[in-house]
Amino acid sequence: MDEPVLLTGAGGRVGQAVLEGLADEYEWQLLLHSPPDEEPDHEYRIGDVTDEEIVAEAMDGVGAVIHLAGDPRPSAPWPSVLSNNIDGTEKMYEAAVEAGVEKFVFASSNHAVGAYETDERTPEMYREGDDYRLDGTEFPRPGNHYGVSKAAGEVLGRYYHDEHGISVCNVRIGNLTRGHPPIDYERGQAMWLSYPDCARIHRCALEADYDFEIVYGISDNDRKYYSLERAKEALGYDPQDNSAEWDADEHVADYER
Ligand SMILES: NC(=O)C1=CN([C@@H]2O[C@H](COP(=O)(O)OP(=O)(O)OC[C@H]3O[C@@H](n4cnc5c(N)ncnc54)[C@H](O)[C@@H]3O)[C@@H](O)[C@H]2O)C=CC1
Ligand SMILES: O=C1O[C@H](COP(=O)(O)O)[C@@H](O)[C@H](O)[C@H]1O
Repeated sequence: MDEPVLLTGAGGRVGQAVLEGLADEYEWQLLLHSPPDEEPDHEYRIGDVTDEEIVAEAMDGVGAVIHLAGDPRPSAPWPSVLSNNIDGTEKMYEAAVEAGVEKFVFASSNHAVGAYETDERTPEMYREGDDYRLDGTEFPRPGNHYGVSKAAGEVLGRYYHDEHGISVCNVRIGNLTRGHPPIDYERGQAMWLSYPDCARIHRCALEADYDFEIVYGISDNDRKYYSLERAKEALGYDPQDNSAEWDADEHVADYER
């Protein structure tokens, strides 16, 4: 893969997890929304992903894109996701194919398929031993406008892959938390993505050869309702963390100390 890698949303949580794990492995070109408090260790630009000029400049000479920028709130209102998530992603793809970028990794979400979590299936599907699995071949089924915007981002990738040949990997990210899984939140524990595993799956998405993929980005949790098979098979993802290996009581004690 040619470098540098353009990372949008680099100042956010997922961006920090990616950079903490992979800072030294790639040449990075960061796109930040606003000026950073501290000078980054990498080349960067400030701008909005809906700004065609900024995006075209940022894309110049880039080999791959990890596109994280957007409104991450499950409660985000339609005008925000329409602009930041859908229009921003379209602008990013348009500039990427114009610049001849090889590979585009898109931060999709569990919320693209949130409505599979029906009253009949929950909370059992969040528990160890329940064998219900989504595997990425299912039709999107969002439960909010944010999820709609993530499903739209995946479909934009399908279009730009089919029409322009760019390799596309949609990572349906679960629940990223630093250091430990969410506490007292079964759903969050089932879809936990640790910071190191977040870096791992993005490394795999940069290194693997693929056409168009939809994979789930979670750790290897004992509780899970997302299959990791496609991420393992298509990307070679080998997650190392598991929410079951954290003792919440022990953690709370540590946290409060
Ligand atoms: N954190 C999580 O557990 C999950 C995150 N995701 C997705 O991962 C991506 C990153 O999420 P987080 O890091 O958690 O959010 P975050 O809010 O910490 O980071 C997002 C970054 O994108 C920037 N941004 C927002 N709109 C922008 C725009 N129009 N132009 C340029 N930059 C813009 C923000 O300033 C921020 O730095 C999002 O697309 C989110 O939907 C998906 C599933 C789970
Ligand atoms: O897509 C996202 O999902 C995570 C997990 O969803 P939640 O409903 O369990 O909070 C969320 O924390 C994150 O902000 C969002 O971008």
